[in-house]
Amino acid sequence: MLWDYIFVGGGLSASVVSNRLHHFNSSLKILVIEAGGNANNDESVMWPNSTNLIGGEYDWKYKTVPQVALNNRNVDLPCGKALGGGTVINSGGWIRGDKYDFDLWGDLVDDHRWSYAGLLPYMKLSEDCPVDNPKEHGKDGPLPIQGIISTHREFPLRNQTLESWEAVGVQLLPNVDGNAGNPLGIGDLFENKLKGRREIASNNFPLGGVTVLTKTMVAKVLLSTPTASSQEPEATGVKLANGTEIQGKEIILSAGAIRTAQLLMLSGIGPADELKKFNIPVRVSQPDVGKNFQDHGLFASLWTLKNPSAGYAVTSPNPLWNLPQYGYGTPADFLVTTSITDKAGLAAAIEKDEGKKPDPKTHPLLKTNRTFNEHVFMYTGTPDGTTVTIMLINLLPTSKGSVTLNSSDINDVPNINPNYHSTEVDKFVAREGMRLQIDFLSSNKTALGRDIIAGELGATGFTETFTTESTDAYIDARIAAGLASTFHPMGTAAMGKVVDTNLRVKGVKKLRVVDTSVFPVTITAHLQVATYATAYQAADIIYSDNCSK
Ligand SMILES: Cc1cc2nc3c(=O)[nH]c(=O)nc-3n(C[C@H](O)[C@H](O)[C@H](O)COP(=O)(O)OP(=O)(O)OC[C@H]3O[C@@H](n4cnc5c(N)ncnc54)[C@H](O)[C@@H]3O)c2cc1C
Repeated sequence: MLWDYIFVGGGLSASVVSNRLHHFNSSLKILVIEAGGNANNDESVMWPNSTNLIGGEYDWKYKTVPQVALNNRNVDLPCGKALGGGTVINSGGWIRGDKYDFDLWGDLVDDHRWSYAGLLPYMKLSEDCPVDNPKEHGKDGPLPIQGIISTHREFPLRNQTLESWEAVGVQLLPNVDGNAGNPLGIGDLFENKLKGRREIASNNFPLGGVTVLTKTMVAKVLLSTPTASSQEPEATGVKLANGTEIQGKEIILSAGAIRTAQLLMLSGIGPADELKKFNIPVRVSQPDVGKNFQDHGLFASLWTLKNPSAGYAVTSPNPLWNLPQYGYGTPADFLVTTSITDKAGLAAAIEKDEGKKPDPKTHPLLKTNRTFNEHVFMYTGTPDGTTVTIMLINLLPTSKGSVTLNSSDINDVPNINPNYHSTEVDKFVAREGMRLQIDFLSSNKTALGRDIIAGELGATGFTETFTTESTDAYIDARIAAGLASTFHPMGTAAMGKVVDTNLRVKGVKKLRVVDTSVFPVTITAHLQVATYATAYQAADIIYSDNCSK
């Protein structure tokens, strides 16, 4: 059999692209090869309280290499291992991000299909969104989106939370909507769920008519040998880990930012020095494969309630928590996104990293109010119901890491190095975010600080807790000890460097990448929305490329 398209990895991106290609032409012979199983009807992953998610059978359970700036800790980096990929175990947060990032992407690759205006039609096509704003939102897409407002969840501290955010200078967004291009402010928390039920990409983009192999690992892409008339190799198929070879007219790598980079390198496409270490013949020298790797760091802290018997925590006996809608998703009133207010401090951190004073008019981190931090105040905490949690997510890391090989065998997990907080800017941004949270939860300025929160619980190994008096050194130490992953690997086959704007791997015919590897700029949001939109657009590009031949 000669397949028209072979997808390597059957995750979020492959589900969308293969479904769309089949929709365009049902006679296409499409094969999706997925290393994990099929969880489409597995009730053990369907609900927010499921226990088969992170650490379960559909998680690769990756760990990073020791992170130098985080006390050399190996950080857990779960990734979906199933048809539907990350959507089988993810939290479902539906967060579009900042128009600015997409415009930067479009400008960087000089192709405005990848700008916000270029991707917006696909963002709208994918969603069935409760917000009435046809300019920004779709209502007919395959992915149902629920918000806190649309599911009628009125959490017990909603008013105090809103008032407290406003008291520390964060504004409520128009329509409480952070998914309309400008996320900076207080927005509703949207989730890709239907009354709490998980939406798996391979269910919402059904794969009927597409042939799917699960529990099958691809080891590498097969490339033609160069001839006198053509030096540029062509992808002709894939080799499975069990040695079987399968032939295809076009191969699409959608194995996620970690494995796609590994597969490219194992196929002889990557940095020559890296391939030579493992005696892999260099077919196409591509120095940027595996570089530019990024993830968002996440830091959570627990805060003790003054009066736990008031029933604010999910695990308290408050009967509110037994109403069905309160089990639909993340128990939080808002998703709050902030920039940096101390621009002089940011400029000083940039100067330390870059060795020269940045020009505030032209420097990409200073010339406009970028999205830097996300804050989610949640009604969950310790099981005894005495605490609540706040998460800080650093959405615009300037640290860059890498994915490099550990061996020439696909079964060996590559070296995963997000290089968290290796820059002064990242440390500065985390500090500013943490100080804002401390003010929000424990200062006299806010309703929460005055009436609700007694103080921070603290962390193992520290005698102090977070207070408005905390020093930079203390905040840095806490973050180094506690920073975790947000599970957003991206950037290892960046557009403009490794792939062109039609997602074709440079220097190889008939080989493309469609997944979060291709993001050439940091997407300052959880990655689903951008990934769905990228995959939608990819399907249009691939189909029209091949139709026009
Ligand atoms: C725990 C967790 C929580 C998350 N929460 C959110 C959230 O709330 N909101 C949000 O927007 N995003 C979230 N994400 C991120 C989001 O799910 C991912 O960004 C997205 O799934 C990436 O899509 P992808 O197509 O690039 O890769 P994936 O969806 O990861 O798909 C890659 C697929 O390739 C397969 N594969 C890999 N190697 C091979 C091989 N050699 N052979 C065959 N198959 C292979 C994998 O098993 C996987 O199924 C979360 C992710 C995780 C893991």
